[in-house]
Amino acid sequence: MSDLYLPGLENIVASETSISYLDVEKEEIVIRGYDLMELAVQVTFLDVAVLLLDGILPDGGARAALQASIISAYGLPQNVRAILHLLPEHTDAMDVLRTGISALASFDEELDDRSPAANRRKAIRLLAKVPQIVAYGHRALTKQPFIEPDRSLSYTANFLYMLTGKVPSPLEESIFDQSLIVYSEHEMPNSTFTARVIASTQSDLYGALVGAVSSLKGTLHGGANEAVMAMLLEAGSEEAMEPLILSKLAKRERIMGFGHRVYMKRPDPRALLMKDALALLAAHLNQPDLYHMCVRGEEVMRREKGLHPNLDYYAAPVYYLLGIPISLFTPVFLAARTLGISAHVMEQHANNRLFRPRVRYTGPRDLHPPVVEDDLGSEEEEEG
Ligand SMILES: CC(=O)SCCNC(=O)CCNC(=O)[C@H](O)C(C)(C)COP(=O)(O)OP(=O)(O)OC[C@H]1O[C@@H](n2cnc3c(N)ncnc32)[C@H](O)[C@@H]1OP(=O)(O)O
Ligand SMILES: O=C([O-])CC(=O)C(=O)O
Repeated sequence: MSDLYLPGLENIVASETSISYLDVEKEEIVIRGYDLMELAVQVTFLDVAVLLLDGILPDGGARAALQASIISAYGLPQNVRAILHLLPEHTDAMDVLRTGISALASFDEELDDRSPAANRRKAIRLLAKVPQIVAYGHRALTKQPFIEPDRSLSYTANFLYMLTGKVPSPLEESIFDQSLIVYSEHEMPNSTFTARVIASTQSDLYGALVGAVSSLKGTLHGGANEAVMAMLLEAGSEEAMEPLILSKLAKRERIMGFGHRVYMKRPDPRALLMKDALALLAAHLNQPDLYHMCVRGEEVMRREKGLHPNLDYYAAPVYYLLGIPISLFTPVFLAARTLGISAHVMEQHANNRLFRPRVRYTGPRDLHPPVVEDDLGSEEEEEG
């Protein structure tokens, strides 16, 4: 047995994959051979879906076929809707999503078919339905009427429409689409690792995704985008950013949206893309404040800690300006990441080796339970 132990499995290679790779030296996020940043500005989320699931970028026909399959899978079973309505009002939106995906699993007739073709069909159904669980769950909890999907809109425009109740402008649609692309896949973060570990027992795609939802909820991972927005709202102005960050640092608190296990003290390329998107959106809406606040925060963190923003730092204000409720920022991240996670589960099922690591034991040895007197035995002896 190897004696190598690194807390948090930092820098340990846990899997082989042909899906994606963070080339930190070259500042490139490789997605099946392409640079994620180039994909984000040149193709759509549905193109990236075909790329991740099938390994190739689609032509017009393949893109239209995927769009048609997704649209035909829109709709949530009545019983799943009923379950979401039963949840108490205070339920966290990520817990709503966890429950919704878990309930949906029972309605998928191919749940336990792990063949590549069945897994692909399930991934497409999930791409169609997860955004609806996000939107429907929120409206069920807040007692608002549900917005049914509009099949005349693109996948991305419809998702945003169900979240906000407003058909987005072309710029809003394009920025939201870019955000879904940059959130769609990122090599081996905690949530994807969780999903692969679950899939490695030959468990199903839905179960793996449910595990990933729980992982992504935490503020050290996907939950950071909501925490960033809370910090920006707490500051409320550009001038207040510096004292707020300094006071949090003085209390040794983490500043949400900064730092990254793999990028460490280097920039996250996705954050740069979302920063540009924020500048565009802020100018389009004539609401420049959040952009200036974020830039100030970025300067303070670079000066104080040498840390750069990660994707969540700039995605949060972008989602806020798009009108997405704050409690749905992390569920939207998961909806996009459903794509990458599905690709990873398919890859794990296709070439499986059960994950079962060992430990470095630090507890005591050679203890023995105290010997207890056998009362029954002694009574019997007395009677005899
Ligand atoms: C899309 C995503 O999921 S990206 C991640 C989103 N999460 C966040 O933004 C939460 C805030 N960030 C963090 O907590 C961390 O940077 C993590 C969890 C993302 C990565 O953490 P790790 O790789 O474990 O880094 P680690 O905890 O070892 O930090 C290294 C140093 O940077 C500091 N540091 C790292 N991130 C931060 C931060 N956000 N605020 C303040 N200090 C930080 C640590 O205190 C530590 O400093 P020290 O060496 O003086 O003790
Ligand atoms: O890679 C990570 O550890 C976290 C992250 O940025 C992501 O999941 O997008």
